[in-house]
Amino acid sequence: MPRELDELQRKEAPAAGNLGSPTGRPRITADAVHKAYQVGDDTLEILHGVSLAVEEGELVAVMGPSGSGKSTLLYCLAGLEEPTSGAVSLAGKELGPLSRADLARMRRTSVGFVFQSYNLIPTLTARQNVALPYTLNKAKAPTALIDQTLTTVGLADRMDARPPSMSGGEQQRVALARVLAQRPQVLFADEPTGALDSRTGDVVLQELVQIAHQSDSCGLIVTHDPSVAAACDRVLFLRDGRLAGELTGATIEEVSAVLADLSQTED
Ligand SMILES: Nc1ncnc2c1ncn2[C@@H]1O[C@H](COP(=O)(O)OP(=O)(O)OP(=O)(O)O)[C@@H](O)[C@H]1O
Repeated sequence: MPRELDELQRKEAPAAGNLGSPTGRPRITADAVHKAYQVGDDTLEILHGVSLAVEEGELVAVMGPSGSGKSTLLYCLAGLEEPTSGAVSLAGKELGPLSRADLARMRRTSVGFVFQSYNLIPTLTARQNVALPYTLNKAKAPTALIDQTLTTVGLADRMDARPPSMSGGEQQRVALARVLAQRPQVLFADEPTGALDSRTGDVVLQELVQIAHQSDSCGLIVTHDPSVAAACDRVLFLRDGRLAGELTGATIEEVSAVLADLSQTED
């Protein structure tokens, strides 16, 4: 029998530290989200009724063994995949009833995504790629903020380079800069520091923490890295498409211990 992870892993948040100040106002909510994929004649049930809330000013990590459904959950929460059943709300708006156009507008204006695949436009420079969300919204791009963000992620001398001439890590940093410069209200990231050296990874992580901690913002990160998760306010653990535990204000060691436990108790 698996141990009662929930009970074991909940602990009081420390009184101080790098925590944001969640306001009690949820910005991301999932209510009994199920997701199944049809593969030939088979129905693959990936998410089995996940419910969660991420509050304003909070950065939450989602961890779990490979194949436990972390990315699928993130795509459902971000409105990129439609849950088979259940409801998702972002910034107080339920996604299900939104038209495609309204959903696209919401994603463009309020939601930032940092993906494993970078989705950069190869013919545009780094600077133009970072300005793209503004261009698409027919808004004036804040050039000083864009240059400052590219500098923050270590690309001060690569602003006019185009993706095909950049390394994988550099491309990932452009994609990150694009999200950071957008100052999104709701931030989603899938392995945001995976291809970065540890120094740049730390800088990027601090930027993500800072954005999520702004009032009116929040963030959710999928990661395999206990040090990334420990920098978040809260860690949710997924196993076989179900929430299997939660830590608040955790250390790297505490996160690693729960992960090891989850891997051992996998079916
Ligand atoms: N479009 C799809 N069609 C069919 N199966 C899918 C699809 N997308 C994901 N899956 C399956 O859903 C399961 C969960 O995948 P998901 O990528 O969400 O897991 P994960 O926890 O993020 O894994 P990892 O840590 O390895 O990235 C996997 O078995 C995967 O093969």
